[in-house]
Amino acid sequence: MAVAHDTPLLSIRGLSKAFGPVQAVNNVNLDIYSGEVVGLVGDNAAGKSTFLSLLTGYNQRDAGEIFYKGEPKQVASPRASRNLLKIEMVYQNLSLAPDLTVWQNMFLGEEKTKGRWFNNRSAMIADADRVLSELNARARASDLVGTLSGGEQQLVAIGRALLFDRELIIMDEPTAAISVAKISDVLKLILQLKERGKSVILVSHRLEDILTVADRIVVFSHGAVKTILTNQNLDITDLVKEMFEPRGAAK
Ligand SMILES: Nc1ncnc2c1ncn2[C@@H]1O[C@H](COP(=O)(O)OP(=O)(O)OP(=O)(O)O)[C@@H](O)[C@H]1O
Repeated sequence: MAVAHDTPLLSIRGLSKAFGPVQAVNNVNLDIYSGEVVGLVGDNAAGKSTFLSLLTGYNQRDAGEIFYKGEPKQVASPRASRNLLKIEMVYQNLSLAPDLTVWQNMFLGEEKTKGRWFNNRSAMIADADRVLSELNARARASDLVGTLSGGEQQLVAIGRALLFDRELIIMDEPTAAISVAKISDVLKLILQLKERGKSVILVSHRLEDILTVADRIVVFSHGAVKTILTNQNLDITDLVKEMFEPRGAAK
């Protein structure tokens, strides 16, 4: 269970976004606390990806506010999301460059420099190796990402979050790109992040994964938060009901 805190890590108030006539996100209010895993579920086109794109700065909101530890923040770009909201997004396709090494991927766009002109290669390699060993990864900093398994690539993507002290890791279908045997490793990793006090938003069509790790489950429908469930004594049938039955019909 998430521990109650006075100030949420993120407070989202009245967040809305339309694409032409489609109200993709409609007046969403949500608090996310440090050290909690929030599952995000909903039917296709419920607005989950658009909602996340407003948090990660890939789309701009039409209305609403996002507070980081109580302070309102303008999230005008993905860089602002990383720096001001401390969010790291781990995409389904992992968005890694296969021809670059692990350390180059981890520091891509955020290289450590030595003086004004030079990248501090040895410091980046050392930092990458430190984070990899914290995550019990087999991969080393100088391995080419394209040679790693899906599960190890996932660790590289998550390593970035630890390297730059991100507070909220958003994982979009993290178990889609890996073998069934590795799914429990990813779920363990999510719980490991939680133990370190990180928050995780997990989007997955695998409801059993959500039920295994989430503290709370946010059900989206037609761009809005339909309900927020505490993950206690819930099973897949309860969740499916909440996702697909009209408002008021699910018990
Ligand atoms: N760039 C865009 N331009 C126009 N419409 C969009 C755009 N992005 C999303 N939409 C629309 O917004 C609505 C919400 O889509 P969104 O992808 O956020 O839902 P989702 O819950 O993530 O769905 P899924 O689980 O299928 O990925 C849909 O009707 C979608 O067609």
